[in-house]
Amino acid sequence: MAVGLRVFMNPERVDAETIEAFRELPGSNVADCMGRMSGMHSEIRRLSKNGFKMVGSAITVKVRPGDNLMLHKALDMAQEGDVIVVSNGGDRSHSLMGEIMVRHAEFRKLGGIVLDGPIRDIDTIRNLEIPIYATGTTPAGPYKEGPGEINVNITCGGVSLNPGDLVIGDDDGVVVVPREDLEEVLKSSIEFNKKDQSKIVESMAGKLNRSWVDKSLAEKGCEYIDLKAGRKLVSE
Ligand SMILES: O=C([O-])CC(=O)C(=O)O
Repeated sequence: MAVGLRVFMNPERVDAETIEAFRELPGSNVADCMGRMSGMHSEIRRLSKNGFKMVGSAITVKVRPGDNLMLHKALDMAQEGDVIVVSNGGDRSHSLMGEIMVRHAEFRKLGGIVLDGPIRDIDTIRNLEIPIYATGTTPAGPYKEGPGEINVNITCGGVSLNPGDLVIGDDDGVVVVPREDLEEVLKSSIEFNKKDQSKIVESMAGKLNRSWVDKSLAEKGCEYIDLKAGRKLVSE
């Protein structure tokens, strides 16, 4: 096989019911229910219009740094609702897509695109509803020589993912749920979200229980020093 220049076809996809259930949940709650470890880092930011939730099955793309040949192929292969996620070997010097490709993705009703690299044509893309996540912008365009692979394990934004995993994006950023954990994470995220909502209400009313902060500091042996009383050690 041509390792490094391969396209794996027909990956598993997350069912529509699960996708719709996750659409109701903030990505932050979902990430909290996975040990707070499955959120992409903050360099991966939404550069299209805010306020449009992205939830879909991952089509993964590994490109040669700064080259988008395989991303072009993935745009043609992905189905309605799929989210294309691209690893780019850390390159920040060449945009991986611009308005022409984004318009093509929009026309094909893809769920969104997540790039571990920059884009260009931000003047238009910033006003589009299709969720586009990237690390920034540069006018420098991509090469189109390959190699690259579609639907292999990749890392994007510091998170490892496989084709058919669930990708969630909101204004905060992107979270990945491995497909084998979907049921468990959905259940715990719904519970977590309910608790979070009541904490927000309590917080707004000044009724949030803060006792855990002092308890935690006491357990760690934190010292309190009074600056006015000649730097005396005091109890809080
Ligand atoms: O050159 C490319 O492949 C990307 C590009 O500028 C566009 O999509 O507008």
